[in-house]
Amino acid sequence: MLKIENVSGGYDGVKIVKDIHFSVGKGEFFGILGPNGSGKTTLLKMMSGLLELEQGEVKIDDISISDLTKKQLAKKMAVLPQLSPQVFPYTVKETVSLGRYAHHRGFFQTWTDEDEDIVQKVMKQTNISRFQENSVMEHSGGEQQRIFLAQALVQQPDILLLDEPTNHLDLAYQKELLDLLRTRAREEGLTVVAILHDLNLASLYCDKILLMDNGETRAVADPNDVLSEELINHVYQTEVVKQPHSKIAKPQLHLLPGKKSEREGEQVKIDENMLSISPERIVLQSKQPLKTVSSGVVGAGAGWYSNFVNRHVDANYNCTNHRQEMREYLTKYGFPVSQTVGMMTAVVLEDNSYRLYEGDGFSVMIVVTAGVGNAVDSSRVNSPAAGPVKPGTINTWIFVNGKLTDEAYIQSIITATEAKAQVLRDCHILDAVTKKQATGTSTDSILVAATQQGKEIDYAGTATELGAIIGKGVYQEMKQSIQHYFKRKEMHGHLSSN
Ligand SMILES: Nc1ncnc2c1ncn2[C@@H]1O[C@H](COP(=O)(O)OP(=O)(O)OP(=O)(O)O)[C@@H](O)[C@H]1O
Repeated sequence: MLKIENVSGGYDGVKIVKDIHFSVGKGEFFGILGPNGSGKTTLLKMMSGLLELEQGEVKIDDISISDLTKKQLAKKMAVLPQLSPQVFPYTVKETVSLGRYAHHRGFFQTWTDEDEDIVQKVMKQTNISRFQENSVMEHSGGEQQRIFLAQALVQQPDILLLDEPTNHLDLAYQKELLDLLRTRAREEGLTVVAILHDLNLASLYCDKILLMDNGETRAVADPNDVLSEELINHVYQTEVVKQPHSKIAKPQLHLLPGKKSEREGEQVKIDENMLSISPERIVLQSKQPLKTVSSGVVGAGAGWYSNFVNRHVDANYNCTNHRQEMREYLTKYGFPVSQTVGMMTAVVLEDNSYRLYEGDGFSVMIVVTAGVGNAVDSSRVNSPAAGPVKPGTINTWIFVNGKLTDEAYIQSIITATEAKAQVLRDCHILDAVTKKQATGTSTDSILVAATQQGKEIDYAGTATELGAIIGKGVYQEMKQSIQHYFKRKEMHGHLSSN
């Protein structure tokens, strides 16, 4: 419905916008991004008819905007410009009501009930009703932004152009404004074209993005394609890292502050001396946070953590509210939950085994606590329904003094799991139900944590040196831990716990 056809132009013969071409469908949310001075506002002014085009055409439903009168254009298109420091001493309601101008036929046409309804409805939506009788001048930048958005919305346009609409708005109002625009777009077919500076907001809300650079088009495409590390690094001349949003299928870009050396911080090497082992818990504390992937009770998934706690609990521990209980436990013993990966095990912690393995330019420390109380064959079928959830049995920690890729994290877990299955095979541990070879126990946990300093290690499959060390190391430490477990069992004649 909105077509920008090879548009060029600028000021006083200086070409600012160069040959821009794109179209926006009805109900689409279209974002314009680009560095300062790249020509975004100039393009928006051309799209709204405020600035003459040197070349090209702007069309709404195949009609050039130059063939529409100002009033005809105002019925189709509203503009929310950048907030001006100059505002007139009207009340909020009077300012919003000015947006109804395009719908009035003559100067002296009276204010209708319909006008009033629309103004009140939009003021409610933009959360400004309560101060409608105040002067606009006495309101903050963020509030004025919402007042002028309301003015544009009461115009009931098909197309809304916005120049940095989230400027001056706090986090909650940014979301509220963009949610409102998206709802209008989806439910009422409003076509939204917005200049945004926040690349991550653009990713969350835009259906399509135009990326401008020096007045030219760098890309017009889906957010996922436009927000590529390569393109953004090039256009903004700054380093960003692209990651998926943790809750929804949208990309997010993270800025990297300062220089690489500053970011890495103080050098740290994880070794045996950093472990503290007591009957209650095994703890490793690092001066620098480690990038960790884990299945801990607390700190699961991917994150940066400095404290690693493997806590002994009774085999009859009540697992119904275990996350909350574990958070309280960690807090009580001085481990901030946001910086800690916490695991539980019913295994007696003195059965642990650990060692630092040296590789070429990197090293790996492996810590295992293992018991085989709930050993199972993961491939077993038609087995009786599992009993109540029991606290973890085999917990494996893999610390890497090196820099891992995402692939290497995942492959580390694969390699460690293969090694675990082999240990259980060699120790002749059977599934209690099927009496077949066990491959693990029912609630095992693992973590892979790396300093992300030093040698870059791309992979951790068994074909690689890191994979070989993890495979061998997990095998050795786990076997040793299981041997401790059996020895203690023999000595006591029975198992006091798991
Ligand atoms: N009224 C004007 N007269 C002359 N030159 C102008 C005028 N307005 C903008 N320019 C110039 O046009 C270029 C692009 O400006 P524009 O405001 O379109 O960029 P922008 O991408 O919107 O920037 P920002 O992100 O900083 O708002 C700049 O070099 C600017 O100095």
